[in-house]
Amino acid sequence: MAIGKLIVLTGPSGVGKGTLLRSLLQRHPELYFSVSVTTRPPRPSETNGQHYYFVSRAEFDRMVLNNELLEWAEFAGNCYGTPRRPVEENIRQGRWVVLEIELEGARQIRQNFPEAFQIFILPPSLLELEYRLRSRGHDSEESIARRLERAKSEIPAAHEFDIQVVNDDIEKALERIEEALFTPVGV
Ligand SMILES: Nc1nc2c(ncn2[C@@H]2O[C@H](COP(=O)(O)OP(=O)(O)O)[C@@H](O)[C@H]2O)c(=O)[nH]1
Ligand SMILES: Nc1ncnc2c1ncn2[C@@H]1O[C@H](COP(=O)(O)OP(=O)(O)O)[C@@H](O)[C@H]1O
Repeated sequence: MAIGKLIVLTGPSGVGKGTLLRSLLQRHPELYFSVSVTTRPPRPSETNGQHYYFVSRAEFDRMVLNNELLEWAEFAGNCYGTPRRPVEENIRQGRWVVLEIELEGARQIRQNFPEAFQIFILPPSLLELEYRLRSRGHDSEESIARRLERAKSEIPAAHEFDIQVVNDDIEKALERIEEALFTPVGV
């Protein structure tokens, strides 16, 4: 049976990963989105089990100790991780599995799954990134500042990835991702 593949989508917070992913999943319902666990409290728009599994720090630590996470990292004061079992099962069944994760987690995946296809989403500028974080209206000033600081250290790592996509015009960014994922090798 065909073995599926792993696709990693990374980029600074606020760059538009979630927005791009939503469209990608709508256009390609055969893709399987891996729902992460996090200790971050849910935002009003988020549903447990759909956007994240929201867990306590004790539960997160238990999952780490039991080796239930494929990768995990701390980000802006909270922990985030990828549950191992659903990813491994879906890949075994031949599906393409998409992880939307930050840089440290993407590096762990690269170590353990060198065949994963890794995409880095870049903002048109830092100023635009700040604008997007603010206009999204989810985060406190402190959280925005932490995300921007983290972005400054993440962006220089873009070259480590298979492709870099600037999310300026959303439709163009999507087409670039689709082209990279769905163009047969050798074409
Ligand atoms: N390493 C890792 N990072 C994750 C995971 N899930 C989400 N993230 C990343 O954690 C960061 C913060 O996510 P979140 O609090 O939802 O904020 P947002 O991405 O700015 O909306 C983002 O860069 C996510 O891509 C995960 O399972 N593992
Ligand atoms: N190409 C784009 N142009 C303008 N705004 C965008 C674009 N892509 C996303 N956004 C907006 O930027 C904000 C952050 O996007 P989001 O998908 O939440 O980012 P991330 O998941 O990377 O943190 C949202 O308000 C979203 O509507």
